[in-house]
Amino acid sequence: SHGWGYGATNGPDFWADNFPIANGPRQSPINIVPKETQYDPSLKALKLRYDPFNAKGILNNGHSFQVDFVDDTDSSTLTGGPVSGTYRLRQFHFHWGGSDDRGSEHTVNGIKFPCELHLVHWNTKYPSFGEAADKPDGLAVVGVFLKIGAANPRLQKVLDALDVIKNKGKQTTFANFDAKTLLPGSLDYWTYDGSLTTPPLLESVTWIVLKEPISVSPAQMAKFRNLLFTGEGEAPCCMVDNYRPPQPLKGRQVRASFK
Ligand SMILES: CCN[C@H]1CN(CCOCC)S(=O)(=O)c2sc(S(N)(=O)=O)cc21
Ligand SMILES: [Zn+2]
Repeated sequence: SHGWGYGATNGPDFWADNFPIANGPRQSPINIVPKETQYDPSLKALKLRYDPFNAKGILNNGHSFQVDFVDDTDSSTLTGGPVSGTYRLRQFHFHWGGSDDRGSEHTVNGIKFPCELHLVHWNTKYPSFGEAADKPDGLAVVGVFLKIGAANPRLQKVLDALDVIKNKGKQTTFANFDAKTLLPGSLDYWTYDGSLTTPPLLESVTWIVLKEPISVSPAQMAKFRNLLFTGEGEAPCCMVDNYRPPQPLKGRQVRASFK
C-alpha cells in the first residue's frame, strides 16, 4: 500500500486509517486565537543555545527537507520556556504551500502563513531521541512563522543547498550552520500540549509557537517549491502543500508568555 503523504489519496484525511491517534485528544497543529489564550506570568523566558558546530547534514525525506544536528552532547539546547530540564536540538524542517496564501500548519485567527519552520528538540531525561519521541514530555518543537516580505539572508545558505537534494532520499553535508540566525528578534511565544504533525502523530510534543514571524521573499519561496516529493526516476511531483490543517482543540488551554 502507498505510504502516507499530502496527496488526494494519502493525505491528512487518510492518516487515521493507519494512525488512529490522528483523532486523539492532543493533536497538532491548531488554530491559535490570541484573544482566547491565557497570559501565564509563571512562564519562563525561552532559552535557545545552538552551536553551529553541531550541524551535520541536510536531507530530502520525501515529506519535507530537514537539517540534522549531532545531538550526543548538550551543546545545542532548549531550556526555560514552558519546559523543565534540558532538551537537545535534533533537526529543523519546514512546511509550505503551493502559493503564498497557505503553507503553515499553525494558524493565527484562521490566518495561514506561506511557510512554518519547526525546530525539534528531545528531552534529555530520556536516553535517546527514539526513547523520548513517544513520551508525553518527550519533545519540544519551536514553531516560527515565515511571512512574505524582503528576502531573508539567513535562509539563503539553506535554500542554496536544496538544488542538490531535489529528490526524495537525497542528502548532503551541511556544516557550520547557526540555527539561531533563523529566529526572530522576539522570543515571545504561545505554548500548548500537542503532537507530531506528521505520522506517527505521537502526542509527545510541547509546542512553543513564536508570535513574531521571520521574513521570506517570493523568490525564496519558489526555491522551497522546487523540491520534489518523488525520487529520481519517478514521475516528478513538486513538494508543496506539505502541511496538516489545524486540529480540534478538545478543551486544551493555550498559554501566552506575553501580555
Ligand atoms: C516526516 C516525519 N516527520 C517526523 C519525524 N520525527 C518523528 C519520528 O518518530 C520516531 C518514532 S521527528 O520527531 O523528527 C518529527 S517532528 C515533526 S513536527 N512537524 O511535528 O515538528 C514531525 C516529525
Ligand atoms: Zn514540522
